[in-house]
Amino acid sequence: MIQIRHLYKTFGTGESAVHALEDINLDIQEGEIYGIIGLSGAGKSTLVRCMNLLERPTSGTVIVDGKDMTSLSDRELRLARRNVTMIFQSFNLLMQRTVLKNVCFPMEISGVPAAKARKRALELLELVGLSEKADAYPSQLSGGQKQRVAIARALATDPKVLLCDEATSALDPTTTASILGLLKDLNEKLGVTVVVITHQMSVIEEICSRVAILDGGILAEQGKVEDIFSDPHTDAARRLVYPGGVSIQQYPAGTRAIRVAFNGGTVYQPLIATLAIDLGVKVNILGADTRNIEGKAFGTMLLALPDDPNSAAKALSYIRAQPNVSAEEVEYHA
Ligand SMILES: Nc1ncnc2c1ncn2[C@@H]1O[C@H](COP(=O)(O)OP(=O)(O)OP(=O)(O)O)[C@@H](O)[C@H]1O
Repeated sequence: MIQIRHLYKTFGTGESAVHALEDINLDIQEGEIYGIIGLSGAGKSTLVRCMNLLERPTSGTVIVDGKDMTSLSDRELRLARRNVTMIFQSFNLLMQRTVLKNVCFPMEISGVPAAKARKRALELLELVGLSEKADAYPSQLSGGQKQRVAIARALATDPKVLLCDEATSALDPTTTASILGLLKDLNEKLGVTVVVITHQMSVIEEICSRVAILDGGILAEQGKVEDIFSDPHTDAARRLVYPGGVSIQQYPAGTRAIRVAFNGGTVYQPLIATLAIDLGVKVNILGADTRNIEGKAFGTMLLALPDDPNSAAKALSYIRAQPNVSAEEVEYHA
């Protein structure tokens, strides 16, 4: 649905130039929920704004639904933007208009007759669970309700792609969960492709099937959420996925340690306890950062092996024999 090739975006020139995006290549499939994550300033908003040409790339191509967005005339671009709509952290509702009129707005612009627009707007409000607020004004709504209106408005032109720029960042955790649930629901019901920009790993965990990690304008890593969570390859991915980090550097020279990776077992095995009970071998947990994604365990644990080589070998082979668990010895550099 979206193909991005060799995308660069530079703001300014000369010494003050900011290279916001450098050589970004990515593919987003039709009907998926795709996440783009990165720390503040990583270039997420710039990237998503390049997808509907709110920001014009310095070079490279952005193909959406078979159209090269960079080569469209202004008129063609206005039409194409009905197909790639957007919601924002700050909702951007028209405060002088009722909820219903906000949802009607894009249809008015594109020349849909008033009665038809009203009927469609009411259907959309029902879809987002806000029928009873049709005549309210945005100032009378909670943040979550405002975002529901913004979503209904973004769907008014039957887009194929919905871009969400930090759409839940201003909301509390419960409201965030309900908006993410709504996005997932709309993705399933309408087949709309959803692109989610966020700095929160929990948002990616909740609804995305694939994710790209942006770091300083560069695409550090991309792939299935579960693959990246279980085995992040780049420092940028590790920083985001496991911000607490587990580092052997903090432990004394000579510590014999193993890094245990949980690769999607159905539950967390109480590994350390069973090791002690079954084999009588005690290991220390030096660090752990594990996550539960759709009921499966992912993440890593750093364990210090016992000094006694026999016990250490027993512990290692016991751990390696567990399903969906892998273990590697970690070298310690003083
Ligand atoms: N219009 C602009 N003019 C100059 N520099 C800009 C402009 N827009 C963005 N930048 C710069 O480009 C870089 C990427 O910004 P961008 O807003 O895309 O990052 P982000 O990952 O979305 O960050 P945040 O989560 O803080 O919004 C930053 O260094 C930013 O200062």
